[in-house]
Amino acid sequence: MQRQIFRILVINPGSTSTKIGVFDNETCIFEKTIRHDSNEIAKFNRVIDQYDFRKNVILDQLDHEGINISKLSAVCGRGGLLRPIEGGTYEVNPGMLEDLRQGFNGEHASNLGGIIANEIANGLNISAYIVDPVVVDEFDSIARLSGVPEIPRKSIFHALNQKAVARKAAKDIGKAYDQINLIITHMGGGITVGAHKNGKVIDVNNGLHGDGPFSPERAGTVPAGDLVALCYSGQYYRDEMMKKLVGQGGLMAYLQTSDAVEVENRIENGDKEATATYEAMAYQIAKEIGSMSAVLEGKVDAIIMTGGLAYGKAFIEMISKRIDWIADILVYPGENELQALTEGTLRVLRKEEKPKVYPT
Ligand SMILES: Nc1ncnc2c1ncn2[C@@H]1O[C@H](COP(=O)(O)OP(=O)(O)O)[C@@H](O)[C@H]1O
Ligand SMILES: CCCC(=O)OP(=O)(O)O
Repeated sequence: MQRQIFRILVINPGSTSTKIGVFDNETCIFEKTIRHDSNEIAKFNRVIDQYDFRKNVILDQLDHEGINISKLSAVCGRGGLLRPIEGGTYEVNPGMLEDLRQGFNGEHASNLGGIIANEIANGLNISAYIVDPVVVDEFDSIARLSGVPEIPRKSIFHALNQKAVARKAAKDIGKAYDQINLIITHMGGGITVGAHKNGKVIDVNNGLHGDGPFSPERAGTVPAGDLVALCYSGQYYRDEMMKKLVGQGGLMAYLQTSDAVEVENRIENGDKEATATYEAMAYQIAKEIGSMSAVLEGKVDAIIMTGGLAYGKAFIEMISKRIDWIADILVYPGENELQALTEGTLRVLRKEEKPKVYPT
């Protein structure tokens, strides 16, 4: 008997890009990364204001490629800042849409994934899903304490790619994911460093507006007292302060670009400020990896580097020289997110798994 072919549109809005793919079962028939100019993104006050812009970018691209969306079996988007939930595939429901629109746990482009997927799916009378959203929470209880009881630490990270890369690395190492310990460093517009202990992410920096290294467009950890003082200085509105942390922080603040390729070009041309800033970002990432090795009590099977920045060989070297004594380093540049969204959707369409119901 011939296997049924499901055609799936997958949508991955990131802070600096929108990635889309069309898959016939596991086979990718079309894939595109649309990089956005940081000035264009900065024009929007809230993520939800980018809805029409990002949706049109996707539909125009599909139209340009001559892809007929009427043949789709399902649409799947990257899941955003919802309530903390376990990993898996969730069918988009009204409560989820409301939380994505509000930004229940904050503002990030991934909030648009489920909303746009739902809009396209509705028009075709098919289902919309999200897989392993950025709020997947597997923290050990010890990791939740911040030092201020009203401010618990949160699990907000590149869950989709960290889980997908973890499974790939486990396969490459020749062991089961739930029998090894990994430190996974995803380096995109945001940067998250997760401690994966026997298949669970027991600690990770909150890569949105929490803590950790600075990134192409985020501040990461900043000295807390000085931050409070700046908030109350009367110089900035709340939204302006948030933009300093997310969107206009990190490389954007120091070098006025979130494009690491441009920074690397400037470094090659002898720009000393670009070199010093890039070195500092690598230094902070290495520090975070070191701290996650303490979380895992030194029992680390491998350190994984992934995301867009992992394409930069010199950058990987800047980090590696500080941490290569901890464990072997495996580099998986880019991400497996489109494939991971597809696989999560296929498990449901093939009835191998029931879709999870988002709690509201
Ligand atoms: N070949 C490359 N070499 C170095 N950096 C790269 C390369 N390709 C992309 N990047 C950088 O990776 C970052 C974006 O990573 P990505 O994982 O695509 O981000 P996001 O999904 O958060 O938008 C940007 O700073 C981009 O300039
Ligand atoms: C909110 C954590 C995920 C994240 O930072 O994604 P991007 O790097 O795609 O912005």
